[in-house]
Amino acid sequence: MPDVHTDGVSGAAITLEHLTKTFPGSTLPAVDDISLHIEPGELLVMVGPSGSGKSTVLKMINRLIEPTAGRILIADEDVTGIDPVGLRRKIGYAIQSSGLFPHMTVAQNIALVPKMIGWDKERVTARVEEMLTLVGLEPGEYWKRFPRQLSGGQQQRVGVARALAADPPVLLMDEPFGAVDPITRASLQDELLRLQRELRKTIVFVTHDFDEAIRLGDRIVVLRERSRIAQFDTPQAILASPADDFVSGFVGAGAALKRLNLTRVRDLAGVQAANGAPVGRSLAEDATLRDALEAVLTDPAGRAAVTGPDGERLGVVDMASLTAAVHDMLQADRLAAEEHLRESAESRREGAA
Ligand SMILES: Nc1ncnc2c1ncn2[C@@H]1O[C@H](COP(=O)(O)OP(=O)(O)OP(=O)(O)O)[C@@H](O)[C@H]1O
Repeated sequence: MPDVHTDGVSGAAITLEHLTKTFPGSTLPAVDDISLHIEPGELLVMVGPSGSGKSTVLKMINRLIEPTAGRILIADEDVTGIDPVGLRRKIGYAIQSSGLFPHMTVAQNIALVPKMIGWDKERVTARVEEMLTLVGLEPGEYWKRFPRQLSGGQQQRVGVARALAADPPVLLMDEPFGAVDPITRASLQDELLRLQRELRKTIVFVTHDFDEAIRLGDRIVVLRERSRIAQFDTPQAILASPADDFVSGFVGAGAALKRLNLTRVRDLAGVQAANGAPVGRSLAEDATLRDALEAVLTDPAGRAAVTGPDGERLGVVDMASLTAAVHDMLQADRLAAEEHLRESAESRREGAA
């Protein structure tokens, strides 16, 4: 498999073609004819109810499960026929409850795949140090600990470090943050987004939490039973225009509020220039509109200052500017979703012609 390094993207495209799995003894397939193209460097979230076959799809990509039919291409290479052990060294895999080996130290866990593929000792040591730092764990402190001496969130970080250690172009993550409390989960999600901005791997991330999906995904594929695709689109498009009742049920209540998590204050056109009036709360320009709403609602004067990286004041948001911005944003989402639906209906018609 060639490593792809263009425009800072280190990930490789993944294509699933008519991928199907029927387990021995089952009459119905667990995964029934799924086809999907994932762009290099994309973070794709697969979301769907329990039993919809998400984990089975993931495990077919790294051949922990052999497909009954169909094929998988990674960077245009058909990997359905190649040696699964070799393949797995090119695909990082992080799972719920971290999957760390309990009898190995943190460093030994992270070093596993680099050692297996024959890196020399110095390179492995340097890599372990780099990975620990990357996931926010002080190497000196955590190097020799065993997994049981870490918190759940720290174990997940080590799990991610281990999955990334051999610098694979593809990273598969199966509910990696499922077992930690909501606050740790949010910080691990932020951490993953930060890492991904730097690394630009192709990531397939499985969850059954739609909020997690919209927070993380460049695109989301919503699966119904037997991994049939209910909708495959950007978080914005799915929130603005769920394809059917099944997807609406998944999106849940409060789509407009969820949308606030997807926009940063710096992207607001309507931030007023600072006018010298005293403002209590302040917000980083990286804050989400949801953070901005929280700040405005809890500020006695109903206003919050937006500050730049050095603390300089860039502008002020208040309820009126937020309302206007959110209105415009939802309107733009609706138009984009309608346009998109029209385009896909047209291409289906052309395909059928
Ligand atoms: N080894 C197996 N043998 C037989 N059936 C299996 C096997 N593994 C999974 N299945 C079945 O395949 C279906 C899909 O399972 P899978 O674990 O892929 O779902 P999932 O969407 O990941 O679910 P969850 O969110 O609960 O983890 C289920 O009905 C499950 O019972």
